[in-house]
Amino acid sequence: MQLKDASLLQQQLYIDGAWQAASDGEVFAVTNPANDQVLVTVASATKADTARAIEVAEAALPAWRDLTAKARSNLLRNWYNLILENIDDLATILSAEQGKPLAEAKGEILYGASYIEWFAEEAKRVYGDTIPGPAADKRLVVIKQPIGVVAAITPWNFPNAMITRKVGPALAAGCTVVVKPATETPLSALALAVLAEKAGIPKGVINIVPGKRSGDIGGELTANPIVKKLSFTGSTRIGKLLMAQCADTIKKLSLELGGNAPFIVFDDADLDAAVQGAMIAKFRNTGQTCVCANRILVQSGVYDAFAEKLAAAVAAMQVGPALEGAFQQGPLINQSSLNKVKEHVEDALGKGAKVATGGKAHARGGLFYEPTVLTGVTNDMVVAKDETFGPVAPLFKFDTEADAIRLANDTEFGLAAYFYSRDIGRAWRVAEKLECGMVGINEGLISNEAVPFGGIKESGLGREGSKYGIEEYLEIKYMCFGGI
Ligand SMILES: NC(=O)C1=CN([C@@H]2O[C@H](COP(=O)(O)OP(=O)(O)OC[C@H]3O[C@@H](n4cnc5c(N)ncnc54)[C@H](OP(=O)(O)O)[C@@H]3O)[C@@H](O)[C@H]2O)C=CC1
Ligand SMILES: O=C(O)CCCC(=O)O
Repeated sequence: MQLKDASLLQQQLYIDGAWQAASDGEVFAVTNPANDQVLVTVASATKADTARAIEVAEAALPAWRDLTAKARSNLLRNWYNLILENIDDLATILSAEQGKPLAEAKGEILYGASYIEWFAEEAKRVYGDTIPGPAADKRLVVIKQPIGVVAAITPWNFPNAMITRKVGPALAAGCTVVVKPATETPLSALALAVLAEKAGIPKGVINIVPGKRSGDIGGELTANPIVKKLSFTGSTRIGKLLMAQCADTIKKLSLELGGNAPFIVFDDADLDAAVQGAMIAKFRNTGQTCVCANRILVQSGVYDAFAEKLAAAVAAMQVGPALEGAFQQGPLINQSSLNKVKEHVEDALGKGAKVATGGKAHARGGLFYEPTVLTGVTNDMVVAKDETFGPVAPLFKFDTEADAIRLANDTEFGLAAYFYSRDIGRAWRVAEKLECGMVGINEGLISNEAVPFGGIKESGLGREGSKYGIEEYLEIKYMCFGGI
């Protein structure tokens, strides 16, 4: 890996502003999913290391909380500027450990940085309220205060942006943090810490504890009473486990979990726009995002035409290792992800679906899979219920608007949904009836720092980004002044 600034590639825990080995000396290997080669080994935090990081974050809290909002904002702005100055190195590190194409990795660095910039601005806008009350001799006031020490557990699919989307608002609010990045992708997290330190963010405010013993680290983050808030992005299974573990100490929770997003194409859609939207909504990050279209529902009148256009666009995508060319699709993150993709496709084909393009492991071997379009997909197939998290577009057929809504909502998940229609009445009706936190209407890319990202049902709790995102890191205090 060629970097302009080699100091961005760190291999140790970052606690109290110091780089250190794990207390028992354990390390784990970080590999490049494009070729299975070990990039580096990284210190693997223990439960004791995690407990120490939490204590350090607690010690750093009073001074950080007591800075003016403007001072915290300026430090966040410094961090944002440094991230942009180092975009090439950060993207290289990200692509190397995660596999996404370099252009997409640069896009993620900009996207991740946008949360730091946004919350640098929001830090100064944490307003309270005065309430006209029922008694003449009382004055009722509401203020907002930082919740305290925050734990963040983040996934491998966005190794940079899922950290900045949590740490940005936490720091802006006046909280300190302990971050546990995914085992597959700790290097982007550690590089962010290098830049945070350079930006002047005081020691102890951000602590990073990568480690392969995620149960031990997560156990400490959820049981330790010093931690007042957990923000997690990952699978619904682990989200439920962490929620249960947080019950004993009644921590505030943000959970951004799995999805099963429907992408609906109505007969009156602009088909070329719908194909373009589906390419983004389905194949961004090689199909590995929680907002990826998982089920493409196409009305019968345009089914064949849409399938043909989508298959042609998908077949034209280039697949390959991020650091070796300008590809549009990378490898899956690991063997179990690849196995899941294969199982979903085999199950669908076994039950009568047909391959329009792709449908098998890519000739490059390793963790590469051909971008795939399946037709004739029905609700009894595994792809209808389970998040594939890979480059497979299954096309379901429906007849009426009511059928589309029923099918779309027939899932325990409720994160994102998309639909294409040129009928304004239908656009309002369908958008209101879809059971989810976010809807793309004639749009396949809905994420940005200014909007509330999050889901309902088993897709999670809380919102990230936007003016709402900082509220997750604040407590409300009501004060009653009597005897006026
Ligand atoms: N909502 C989303 O964006 C994401 C959804 N997913 C979905 O989940 C599936 C599985 O992906 P996977 O990576 O296994 O997701 P996980 O939920 O297992 O991992 C997400 C994060 O949680 C950590 N973690 C895992 N187990 C524990 C634990 N017991 N206590 C504390 N932290 C823990 C992981 O650490 P470690 O890496 O060390 O295991 C990682 O940092 C995907 O195929 C996809 O369907 C996955 C990632 C993101
Ligand atoms: O959980 C994910 O998949 C990451 C969020 C994707 C996005 O921000 O668009």
